[in-house]
Amino acid sequence: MPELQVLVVDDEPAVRQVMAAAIGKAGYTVDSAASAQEALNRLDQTPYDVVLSDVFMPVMDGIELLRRARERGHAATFIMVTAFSSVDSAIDAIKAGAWDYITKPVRREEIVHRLEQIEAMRGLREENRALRSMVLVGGAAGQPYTFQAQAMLATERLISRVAPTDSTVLVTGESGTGKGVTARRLHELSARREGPFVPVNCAAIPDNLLESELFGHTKGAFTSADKARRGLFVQADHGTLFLDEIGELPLGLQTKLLHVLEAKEVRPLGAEQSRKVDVRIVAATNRDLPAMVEAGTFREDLFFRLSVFQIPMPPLRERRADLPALLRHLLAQRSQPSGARQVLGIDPEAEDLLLAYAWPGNLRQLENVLHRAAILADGDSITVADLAPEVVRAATLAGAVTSPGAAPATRPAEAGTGLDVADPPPEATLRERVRRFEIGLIRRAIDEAGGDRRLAAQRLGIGLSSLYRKLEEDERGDKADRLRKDEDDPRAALIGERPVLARD
Ligand SMILES: Nc1ncnc2c1ncn2[C@@H]1O[C@H](COP(=O)(O)OP(=O)(O)OP(=O)(O)O)[C@@H](O)[C@H]1O
Repeated sequence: MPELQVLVVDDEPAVRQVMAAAIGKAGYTVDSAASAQEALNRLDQTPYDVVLSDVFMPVMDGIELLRRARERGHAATFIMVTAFSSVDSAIDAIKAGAWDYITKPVRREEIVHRLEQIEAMRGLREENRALRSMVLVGGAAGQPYTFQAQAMLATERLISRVAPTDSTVLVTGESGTGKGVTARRLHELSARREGPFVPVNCAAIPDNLLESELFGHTKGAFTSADKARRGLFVQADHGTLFLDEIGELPLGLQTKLLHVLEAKEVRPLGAEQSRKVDVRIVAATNRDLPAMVEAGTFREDLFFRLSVFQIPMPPLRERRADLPALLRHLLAQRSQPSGARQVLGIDPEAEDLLLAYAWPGNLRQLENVLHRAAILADGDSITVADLAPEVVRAATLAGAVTSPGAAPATRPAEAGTGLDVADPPPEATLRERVRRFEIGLIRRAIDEAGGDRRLAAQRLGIGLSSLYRKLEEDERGDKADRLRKDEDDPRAALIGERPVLARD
């Protein structure tokens, strides 16, 4: 199915019409402009993929059009059309950055052939982009562990059944249960696996930018739009768009999203025309969407549209049967990529505490606790002293630990607060101490809100995107700290390189 949006530019109405008709008949979306100036105006409005332009036109010729289009940041591929006698000027156009030229009289098959070539080229570019993002995400997340616990077998069955279909999927579950990992697996087990997987965290992008991030915009559509942008829907064409934290989507955008899902087309902000897209949607949330529908904060029709097929991710506490094997899997994953010191085992006492803990933060918390413990461990085994305070504290409260190994959990500054601020390094600056204190408050508020980050942000009186930014900054800072301690770890060089958002 052809996907290019083409602009034909020619001052002769008959030529313009014939070319536009041929392109339209081949199934491409096509517009036309009678002058170079009109073409520039249209390019400012719509992110065309291809411009097919006559070279000789009064006032502004095709080469000048190309030059000005590039100056304005338009990336459209240019094909020049010229009389046979003036091939020299076409060659000038190529030097100025045109992709190719064709001579008049123009044959329909020749135009279509060129457009097919451009389409194939574009496909390759998208594939490369998808591969690049796969390497980044795969590298960060490692190989997923396949759960065998009873609660998870039903989930695994749902995943394998729905993945090969094109059905929209809603993945629900507490924070850290692996909703993002499941979304990626759905993509990789589908026929779209060669296409792009584009994740977007609806809560992490400020409301006023979300619309243009998702649907794109034309140049000048708003004050800071200094060039046109395709948007994540178009970027995910022929692939999967993962709308994480869908419960945070503002009502106005819910209406627009519903329209895109129904019409399967997007209209960038400021554009006059819509563009067809072929995107599979996987959405995820840790919110209670039916309750939000009741409360009028989530559109019922969008909820029904998204929840055609739901996959509930069980919390870690319901997959306990797999915990011992999962601990080993995560430790093995951790030691592989860096080649850093390997921690091979876990002391039985430490393992008992890990197995007994409730894991309110699910897999993410488990990963973090293991990561920290593996760095702190002196020998080749993790001991109770290496475990995070909250794990030891829980065991202490339950009476499982009475030994001095529990000391880190009972430091007065931490007791009862859950804040990891008792012992900042002596060289820590005031700013660093404040940051640690702040992040401790944020994490505690999230815990107290049962993982609901929006509620936590509300209670703290800060915006949701600020809350996400601070968590991300902290994760980056933490990771840098940890890797600095692990001097040989080559990942230290990669800090800050992991993208927060998929970008054009
Ligand atoms: N099956 C799995 N095997 C190994 N690690 C996993 C698995 N599932 C999740 N994880 C790890 O747990 C962490 C949380 O996973 P993920 O981000 O997918 O959860 P989530 O439910 O989307 O979280 P949130 O709601 O907070 O965005 C990630 O670091 C991920 O690598």
